[in-house]
Amino acid sequence: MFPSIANRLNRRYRSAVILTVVPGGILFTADLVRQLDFEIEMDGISCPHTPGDRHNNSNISYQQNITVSNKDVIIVDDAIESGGTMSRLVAHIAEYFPASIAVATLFVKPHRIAIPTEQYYAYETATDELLVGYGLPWQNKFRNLPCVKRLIK
Ligand SMILES: O=P(O)(O)OC[C@H]1O[C@H](OP(=O)(O)OP(=O)(O)O)[C@H](O)[C@@H]1O
Ligand code: HPA
Repeated sequence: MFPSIANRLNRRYRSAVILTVVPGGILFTADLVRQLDFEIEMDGISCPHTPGDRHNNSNISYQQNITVSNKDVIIVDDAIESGGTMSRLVAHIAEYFPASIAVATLFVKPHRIAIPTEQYYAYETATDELLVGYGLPWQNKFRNLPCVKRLIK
């Protein structure tokens, strides 16, 4: 389904911790990890976000079921819009002394800030318009739509 991302990750890694940004990144993670041929461990992190909010200051909740110290970490989420959430998550995980941090997302949007880390994404959208489905919510609904649709209010 996402051969470009999976192939690049398969070439790059021998093992990694897949750190899913929950709940939005769960569906993408589920499909992505089944295309990875290296050894993975899995954990979760969350930083609840309101669509359209460019300054997500919500609490970061990191499950920490496994250690990331000296391991390669890939943070997996559905979308990067402003980049604010992912920047904070990368900075947070860096405090746990991983060997490296990369970010893999299904979508990136055009007005995102630069995130100083390896990045893998499947699609760059033409605009910042809101999407729903495949993990992406509108008012916490529609995450379970099996495909991604543009939100028309
Ligand atoms: O780049 P940003 O502007 O910070 O936005 C990105 C965040 O928004 C999405 O969260 P979502 O709206 O799916 O909510 P969730 O965190 O509850 O999954 C996505 O999963 C990121 O976590
Ligand atoms: O397109 C989106 N939809 C829902 N939530 C989001 N958070 C960032 N981008 C989006």
